[in-house]
Amino acid sequence: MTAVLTRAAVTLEDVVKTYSGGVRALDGVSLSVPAGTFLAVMGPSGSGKSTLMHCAAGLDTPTSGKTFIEGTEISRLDETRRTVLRRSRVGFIFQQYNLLPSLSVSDNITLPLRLAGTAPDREWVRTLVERVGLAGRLHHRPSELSGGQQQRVAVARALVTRPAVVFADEPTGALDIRTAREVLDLLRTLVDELGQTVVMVTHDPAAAARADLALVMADGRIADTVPAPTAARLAHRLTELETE
Ligand SMILES: Nc1ncnc2c1ncn2[C@@H]1O[C@H](COP(=O)(O)OP(=O)(O)OP(=O)(O)O)[C@@H](O)[C@H]1O
Repeated sequence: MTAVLTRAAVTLEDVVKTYSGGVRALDGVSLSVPAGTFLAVMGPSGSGKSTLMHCAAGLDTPTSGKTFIEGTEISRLDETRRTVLRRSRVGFIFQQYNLLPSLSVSDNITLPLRLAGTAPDREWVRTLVERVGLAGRLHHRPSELSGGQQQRVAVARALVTRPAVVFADEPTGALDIRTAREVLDLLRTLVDELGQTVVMVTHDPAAAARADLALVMADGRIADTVPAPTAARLAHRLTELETE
């Protein structure tokens, strides 16, 4: 048996996704994201970023190819098992926070545990609440918080099940520059200090430059893999792809 030296949190093997109408949104994508990596996914509009994220996270199934979360082949699970695995092993952060307005901050954060049928680890919840700086806001409703605070609630919610990977879809897209930087600082800290794996789709080269590695998608394929990306290099590459 071959020893696995680096544990992959997310793996894609030759993933193709074709939508009805014949659009080949993913055209044979292979990818391995080692645990503890902060990966950014960039690319022009329509290049396949969201499709990649949805297939990798088990929100959608590939037309062909395989996807794995921590070695479990999620693409071959039926809908029910996929949902169970997703609820326990995958966290999500969205551009518009997607908090439930009628629930308190505290109940929003622990909601994934209730959905997964898992008892809260109070110590872990307390650690997360402190990390995201919301200890004084636990009984507030989302509407009583700023956008940046709401996104920090969403970050805590995404981590509450101790997922193998957090998928963040334009997590700073609705925030001003300073607040966006705070949320990116938070994601960076979670990767550096807790070893969390994060996959972030973003249009913003400055946001992607906070990642360890950036993928640049074009026409459903990985056009570039950029380690230690800089905003200038990514912006230049995107401009090239958008004008090709
Ligand atoms: N449900 C769908 N049905 C048909 N075509 C789709 C569907 N979802 C996406 N597509 C097509 O697949 C391709 C890739 O779309 P995708 O949303 O993954 O791109 P993206 O890079 O995330 O774009 P954006 O940056 O604009 O969000 C596009 O041509 C898109 O029109």
